[in-house]
Amino acid sequence: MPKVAQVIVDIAHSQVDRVFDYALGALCPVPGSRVKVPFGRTQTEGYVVALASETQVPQDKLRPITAILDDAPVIAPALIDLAFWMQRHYHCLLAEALRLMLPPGLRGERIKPKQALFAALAVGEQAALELARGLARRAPRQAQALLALIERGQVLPAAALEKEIPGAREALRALQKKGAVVLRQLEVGRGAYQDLKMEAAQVQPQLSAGQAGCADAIMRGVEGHSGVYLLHGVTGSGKTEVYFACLSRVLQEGRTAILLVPEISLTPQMVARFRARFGAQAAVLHSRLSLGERFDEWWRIRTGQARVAIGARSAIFAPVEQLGLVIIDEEHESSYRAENAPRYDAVEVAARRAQKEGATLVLGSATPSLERYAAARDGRISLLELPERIGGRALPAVQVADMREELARGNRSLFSRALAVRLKGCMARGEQAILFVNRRGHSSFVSCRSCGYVMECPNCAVSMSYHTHPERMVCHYCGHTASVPQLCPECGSRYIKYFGAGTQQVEKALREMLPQARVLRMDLDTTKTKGAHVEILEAFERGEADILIGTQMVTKGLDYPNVTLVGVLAADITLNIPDYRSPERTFQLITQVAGRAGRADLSGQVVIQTYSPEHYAIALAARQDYKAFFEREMRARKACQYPPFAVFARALCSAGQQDEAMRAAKGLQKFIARYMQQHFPQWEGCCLASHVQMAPLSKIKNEYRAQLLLRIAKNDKMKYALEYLQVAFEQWQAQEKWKGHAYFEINPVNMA
Ligand SMILES: Nc1ncnc2c1ncn2[C@@H]1O[C@H](COP(=O)(O)OP(=O)(O)OP(=O)(O)O)[C@@H](O)[C@H]1O
Ligand SMILES: [Zn+2]
Ligand SMILES: [Zn+2]
Repeated sequence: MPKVAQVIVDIAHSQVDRVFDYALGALCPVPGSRVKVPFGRTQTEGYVVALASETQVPQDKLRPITAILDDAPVIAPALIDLAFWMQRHYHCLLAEALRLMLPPGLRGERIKPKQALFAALAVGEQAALELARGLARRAPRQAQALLALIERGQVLPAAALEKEIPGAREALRALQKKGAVVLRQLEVGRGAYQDLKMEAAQVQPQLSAGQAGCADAIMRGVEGHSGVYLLHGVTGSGKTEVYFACLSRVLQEGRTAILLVPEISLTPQMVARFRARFGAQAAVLHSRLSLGERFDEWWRIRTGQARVAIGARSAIFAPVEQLGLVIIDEEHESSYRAENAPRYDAVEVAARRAQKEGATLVLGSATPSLERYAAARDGRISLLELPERIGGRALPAVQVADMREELARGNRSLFSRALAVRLKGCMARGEQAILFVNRRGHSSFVSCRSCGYVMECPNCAVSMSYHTHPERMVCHYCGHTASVPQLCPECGSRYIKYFGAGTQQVEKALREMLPQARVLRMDLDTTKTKGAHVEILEAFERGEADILIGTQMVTKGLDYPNVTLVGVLAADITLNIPDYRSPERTFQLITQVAGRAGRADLSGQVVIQTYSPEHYAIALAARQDYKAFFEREMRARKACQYPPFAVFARALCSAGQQDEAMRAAKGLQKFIARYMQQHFPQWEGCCLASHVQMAPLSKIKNEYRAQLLLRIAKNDKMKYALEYLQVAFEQWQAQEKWKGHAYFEINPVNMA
């Protein structure tokens, strides 16, 4: 008999981030449920992670649980296991990891769920089946109710059963008396999706031979409860249909699935297709839904009413059971990595979850990350390929416009002649165009064409961004504003200009060139309100505009048959970001946005405007030649010993004074060297480089940022080296009692 509950208290602090034992007394919480417990002099909430019959805590010190907060577990056992893994793997707090797995809004009772009666089996399926057989004649409703519970293997709302089987409530009470069923008052949703149409019988295209081959391979993995696949398919090759085919087959087998997309608000088409296809079985996890709606979706998954979930990064924690398949679309996107604590990588978490729960993982992309493609080529994961577009359609024809030449020929406008001509042609034919405005971050900065002066924020080491409404310079890191200079403060020149023209300037220039064109703009400014993304994209889809201008937001997954022209403005801007992944990101961006053109019957054209047409990332993106880019970039990475041939680890130390930050980073460097020498003799063979320098973004909000950058060789000792490094960093923090901020990151998401 369990006497003790092992509890994690919901306090995110390293000193209490462990399991505490509490006496059960008369209470009997289920693992995964929340409890109220005495803690120090107060009461706090916690999660029961396990029950035990013994404890090391002496009897007189063992305090009892105060109350049980949930009848049913809110966190599934598999997810508790995952939280422990995250604590070890990401050195995050257990409480932080568990918070990702809780129903939205449940912490601290911010929302009050409605209550309803739910039923679940209290006996094993076999026993239930026998009982149902025995009852079939005498009490057909009880038998039917039992069968429904067996079939769906989950908790079901009594009201839903009542609809299917009139009189189900009494039948359930009778079954409860027999000990076959438990009935509980549980929390329910407010019916945001109750009117969800059952459109599961929607038309599904016949898969092409290539698609069918990929789907079959994936399903063999699913049947074998294992496998990691990289699905590399060019833009418009029909990867989404492969996903959907696999998802429905997984559902048919009675298992569940998760589909991750980079940013759910940017993929309304995908969500609509998904809803139409999976009807009430589908749950959409979306941060822009209201708290109540989010809770409802979560709850539908938790109770097994919905068995396939779509969502961004955090949907990997969807509380599904009997997981069969996880699909990650556009796996190369950096949004799968959390930039705040707990800093997890959803692809890694998915791999771990899939492995532990016997599920298959599929990573899809037209431009896979180098590391993933290398893994596939080395046979560490399975490679599936869709080298052609659906229906044998051609990839769009690409022209590169050299903007230096344009300027030399006296063209000072934002549009090359090639792009201008094609835009006009596109309009004349009544087709649509997308203009992608590549920008560094989200800024368009002001610089002097005579002396090269760039207007920077006085508090941060970044250029300030030009805004038109109202006309001001704004720092996107600290919010500092200034007026727009008319003369260069350095040299007095009048030729001070906005460089890397923003979407607003492109729109203005476009309206001047093509006054009759109907233009939509999608950027940070136009998408502030809830639902704005969807409205803009849907209006464009309905043909209410001819040209869609947008930032990185328009590069993802859009599939509009009438789009025949894509223009890329300032293709090289992202090349100049000080990060070893800049060529890779530039290649991905251009290839993805080019892939939006000519996806249906009309053929597509792309114009790429650049100041560095000779750069391989641009030249190869123009050819949409992933493999050539992969080879070229791998050679470059190998020559420099960059990932995937090594791993970066970075400690960032920030302080009010530059020398203070540098001193801290240097102190840490010495500490690590000494620590590793003492504890990890193989360190010398592992550490390829150790530099201290100011970070590329050397100042944010008047805090100077110095970094220690370590490069670790990829060998069999790497895992230990990284573990020791992490410990060394934690020890340094504990001993140094340094007042500034420091954080340590393996494989930094961005190197700025
Ligand atoms: N088997 C098929 N038969 C007919 N049409 C199909 C088939 N498969 C996909 N399509 C259509 O082809 C278009 C491209 O497919 P889809 O959006 O799945 O491609 P994708 O590979 O996911 O593209 P991207 O990576 O560029 O976003 C869609 O309009 C889709 O409806
Ligand atoms: Zn100047
Ligand atoms: Zn600033």
